[in-house]
Amino acid sequence: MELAIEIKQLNFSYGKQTILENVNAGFGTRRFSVLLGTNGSGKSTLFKSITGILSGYKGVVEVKGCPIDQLTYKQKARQIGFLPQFYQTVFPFTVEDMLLTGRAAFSGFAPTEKDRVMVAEVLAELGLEGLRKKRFPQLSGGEQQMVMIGRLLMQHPEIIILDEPTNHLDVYYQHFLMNKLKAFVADGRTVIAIMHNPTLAYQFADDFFFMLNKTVVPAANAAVPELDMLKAVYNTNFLHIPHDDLPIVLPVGDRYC
Ligand SMILES: Nc1ncnc2c1ncn2[C@@H]1O[C@H](COP(=O)(O)OP(=O)(O)OP(=O)(O)O)[C@@H](O)[C@H]1O
Repeated sequence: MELAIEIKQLNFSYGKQTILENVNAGFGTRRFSVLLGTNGSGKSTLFKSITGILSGYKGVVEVKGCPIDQLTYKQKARQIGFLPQFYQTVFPFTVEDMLLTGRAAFSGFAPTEKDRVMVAEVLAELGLEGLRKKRFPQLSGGEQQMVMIGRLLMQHPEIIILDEPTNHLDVYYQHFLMNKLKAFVADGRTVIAIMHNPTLAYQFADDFFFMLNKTVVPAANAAVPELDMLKAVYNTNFLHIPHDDLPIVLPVGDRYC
């Protein structure tokens, strides 16, 4: 399988605390990959390393075969769009301004007419037209999350990397977003996401990876939810309830074990 992102022998520590140890993993091009793992297991640290936000790791991260540290700022922006888990704005930007910052790598601080047309298109694509003139810091958590996803789309990257994209979203928008991500992949893009909801992950994604013991373990079989692996990762029992083609994967604690 052609790889969009390949991680080779990645190690990372915060001071004396080792977070990532000998991570080797490949995320396929035009695939929707999901990384599952417990709180504090190193998922965000991994994503920050592979998007170049964190430096100081040992090992190699390649984007379509090219070491990420050899890409220019613009090349990186064209290849990779990253939705972080947390973001804050100091300035009371409008939603339109926030979206335009997604073009910064291409248009600098002088947005073009084309960029403004893109704003309208992205807002329409996400059903957020009503927010255009609103101040970003005054939006609800879910609205902010959708705007940040819009900002990613403004960048039009080939590889979309998201840290808990369904954070703050209501159930409608969770499904809306997962459908969009699936559609991006059908359109030729690559999506790699950290998720905390196994049911959503198994209903929409193609490939599965688990953060376990400071490293990334690929699913042995992506076709069915691996309950043993989920138990090893989360230290709790899971139930798989197939409903037609839809997997429903529930944590059930000590029940049904
Ligand atoms: N800037 C930092 N400095 C020191 N330690 C950090 C820093 N950021 C994260 N850590 C620690 O590194 C570990 C991994 O954190 P990370 O954010 O990668 O976990 P995660 O798997 O993404 O968790 P969650 O699911 O809760 O978001 C945690 O123990 C965390 O406390």
